[in-house]
Amino acid sequence: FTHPSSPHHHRPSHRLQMTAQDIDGKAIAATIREELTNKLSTLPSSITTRPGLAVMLVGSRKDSQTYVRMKQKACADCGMESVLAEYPDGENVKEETLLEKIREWNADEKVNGILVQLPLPTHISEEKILREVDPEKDVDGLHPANTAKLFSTSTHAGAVKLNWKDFTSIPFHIPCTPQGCIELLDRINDGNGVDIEGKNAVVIGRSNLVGMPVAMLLLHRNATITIVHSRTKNIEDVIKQADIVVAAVGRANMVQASWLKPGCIVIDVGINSVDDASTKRGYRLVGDVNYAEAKEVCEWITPVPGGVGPMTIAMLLRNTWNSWRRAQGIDD
Ligand SMILES: Nc1nc(=O)c2c([nH]1)NC[C@@H]1CN(c3ccc(C(=O)N[C@@H](CCC(=O)O)C(=O)O)cc3)C=[N+]21
Repeated sequence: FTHPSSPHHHRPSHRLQMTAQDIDGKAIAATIREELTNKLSTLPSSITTRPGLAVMLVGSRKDSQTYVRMKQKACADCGMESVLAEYPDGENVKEETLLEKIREWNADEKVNGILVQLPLPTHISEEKILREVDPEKDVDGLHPANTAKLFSTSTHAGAVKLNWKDFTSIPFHIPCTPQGCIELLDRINDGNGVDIEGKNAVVIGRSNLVGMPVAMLLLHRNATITIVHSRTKNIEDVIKQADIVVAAVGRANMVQASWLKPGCIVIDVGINSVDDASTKRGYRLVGDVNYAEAKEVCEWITPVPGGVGPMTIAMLLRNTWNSWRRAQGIDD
């Protein structure tokens, strides 16, 4: 043991371990998917329907195609149905065509979840499309009826657990990636999780998809939240105060190890591709946090890939399951 005043003692005394532990999102997501698979394979024989996810893919972005394929495979793997409506000629598709498809799915009882893969081509109003989705089937949690509940103070009261049943008597869907971030915090440390209450949580980024909703979820768990963004002054000093850092900006390796408080927890939502000729695909994925360096400072960190990404898909399955069982009147 070095004496606390020794120049070599630059870590808090409670930390004996030099390197952060990875938060294994891939493994945690696999566990959740297995739980759902088990539930679906042990239903009474009187129940003959299965949860169904409808996915809308507009345009021909390679990354969107990959994500949609992963989502459909995930459905099939756990015993859910999925349908895909694909509009490869994204530049020429009419908004009304998409709205009509969504109305069809809203009325289709085999469809329990509707996911519109984002981004949409610029001539299509994302807001208009998302508004058309039946909030009960909005498994992405992006309909204003769902976001309003997430941003409501009345949600605080019962918001101890993430399951919609615990939030309010009115069920709603929570966006998948933010929900996945909280689920990771709940399951680290051999499933014991970390206590979020009273912690300083700094969210980097303010998007509708991640930054703002994840800040709300942390607030509902009684964290003290700060959202930092491109216009924040002294961003490094603010992040330095954080016990929990959620990085969701989409800038490769932006967050430096020197900005982090020793012993903090880092949830890296960023999925940025960086050219790398030495890989098979010609690129590799990196997060918003300089992982290799951060790992020497923080206590827990999500890798990219294998961190938040797989959780997004697991939470999509969970939302679809919840939507279906609610339609069936099944408790859990
Ligand atoms: N309406 C909508 N809902 C979404 O949920 C949505 C969306 N639009 N648009 C795009 C983003 C992105 N997204 C990801 C999902 C899984 C991984 C994932 O599983 N990634 C793997 C690696 C995948 C690979 O190797 O390419 C990982 O991080 O380990 C990543 C990204 C969902 N999104």
